[in-house]
Amino acid sequence: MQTRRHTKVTPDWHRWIGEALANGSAPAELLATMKEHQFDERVAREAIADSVFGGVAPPPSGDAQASDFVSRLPAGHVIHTPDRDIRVLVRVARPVIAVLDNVLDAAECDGMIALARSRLARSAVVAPDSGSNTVMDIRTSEGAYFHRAESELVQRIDARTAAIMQLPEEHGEGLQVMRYGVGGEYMPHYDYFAPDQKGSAPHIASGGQRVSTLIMYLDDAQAGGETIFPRIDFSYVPRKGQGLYFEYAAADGSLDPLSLHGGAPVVAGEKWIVTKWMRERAFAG
Ligand SMILES: O=C(O)CCC(=O)C(=O)O
Ligand SMILES: [Fe+2]
Repeated sequence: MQTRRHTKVTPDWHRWIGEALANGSAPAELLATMKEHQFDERVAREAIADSVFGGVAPPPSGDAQASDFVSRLPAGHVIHTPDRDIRVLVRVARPVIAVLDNVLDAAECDGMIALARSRLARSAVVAPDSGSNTVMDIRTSEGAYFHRAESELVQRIDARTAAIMQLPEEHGEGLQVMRYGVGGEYMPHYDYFAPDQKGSAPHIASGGQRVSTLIMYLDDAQAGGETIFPRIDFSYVPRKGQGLYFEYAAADGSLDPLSLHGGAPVVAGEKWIVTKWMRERAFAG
């Protein structure tokens, strides 16, 4: 039997979400409870994400604000980097998004997966249980961090991503590889540090705010695993070697709430990505 799903989250439910998170419940548990209570899944996810990351002001209306978010990417069909020309496949004006073809070649994708596999295996032995952290609980994936320029392949990707993102390499955080198995997901979130949250201050103190992200897909996902932007109903289907670029900080420091995004659950196969985040200033990566 088809039941109608709730598409509005009442103040009581908002309060319940806030209290459950404060009491240490994982976002995934909250989502399961809300689905049992016939909430539309997308509505429930958004309410939980807003609570985890701090509510956002409604997206500003009017052209004056929209025009503040101007892409750093050069105009045209091709972005030139020192070792490769990259084609732009899709552009979105707001939030600023670009889909880029052939950011990495197949050997580079396979190389990053191989490097990450050995690191994931090692870190599982050294730190079998890093404990629960509300923010991390929304990301059911495994990650491997690579310091800037720590190997020839990492250096090459650091240099190429900096050229694409139009910022010096020193503004980049180290590359982060993530692997999602079936059911793995990353609930909608902002990549910028929420200015009104105490936990953001130490991050912002070194290197400043995050300004842009380039996600590179190391494999085709068999089913599911799209990168989604729920506020604009945009979804990108992972394709090996392609990049998804987006920006969220205007020159005056205002942040774009339309950049809310996440990784949809993987339905079949594995999803592998490597992400580069750029900061306002040089960052000790
Ligand atoms: O897995 C995805 O598609 C999204 C990843 C993401 O949001 C991130 O790395 O910040
Ligand atoms: Fe993200």
